[in-house]
Amino acid sequence: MQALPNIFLIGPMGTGKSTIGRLLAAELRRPFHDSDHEIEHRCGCGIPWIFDVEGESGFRVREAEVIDRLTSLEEIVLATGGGAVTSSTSRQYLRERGVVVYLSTTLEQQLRRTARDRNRPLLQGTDRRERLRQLMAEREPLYLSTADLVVSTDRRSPRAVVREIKRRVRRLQNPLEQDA
Ligand SMILES: Nc1ncnc2c1ncn2[C@@H]1O[C@H](COP(=O)(O)OP(=O)(O)O)[C@@H](O)[C@H]1O
Ligand SMILES: O=C(O)C1=C[C@@H](OP(=O)(O)O)[C@@H](O)[C@H](O)C1
Ligand SMILES: [Mg+2]
Repeated sequence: MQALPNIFLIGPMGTGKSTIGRLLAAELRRPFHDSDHEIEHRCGCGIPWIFDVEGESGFRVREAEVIDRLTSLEEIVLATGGGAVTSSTSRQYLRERGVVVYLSTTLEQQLRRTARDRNRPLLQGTDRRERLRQLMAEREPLYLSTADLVVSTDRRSPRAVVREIKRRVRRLQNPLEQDA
């Protein structure tokens, strides 16, 4: 069977990119990277600190650098942050260097899954529903134009989502392969 290419997960906050990416990498026995964790690791500080001190634009510069570095690796699974696709250079690297999977879900699920979070500055001190809706309106065309596959994570366990990603990436690699 052909080796699977890099798999890059994109999509809005709370769709499960970090959770599903880690699980998918473990199942495929591949290195897992999360661009948010890498940004924090390099900086030695948290994402809220970066937004406070450098603003969102400072965070985006760091994010684009990290996406360039991580997408240059091979045979990895990468979970990106929800806003990574706002950089045209990052979109290009994602498309050129692996299979891009857009994880989607409903606004209600996003609200539930980010309810107790304090680590996503764009959702602090604001009407989260309105904010998530607005971000989705701005970014959905970018998710769709960057993705090779769209996979829903709504009302499905991370394990079920991982199964679907594996199956559909394999099918994309070899359209004639039958499902097991
Ligand atoms: N398929 C799923 N079903 C239910 N909860 C999920 C699912 N995927 C992720 N979660 C939960 O949602 C929250 C956000 O997930 P996370 O992986 O951080 O999303 P993202 O990286 O896309 O922002 C976490 O608490 C996680 O446990
Ligand atoms: O949508 C965004 O702009 C962001 C999403 C976050 O990642 P997750 O999508 O993993 O929550 C993180 O990168 C940062 O808070 C900004
Ligand atoms: Mg994440």
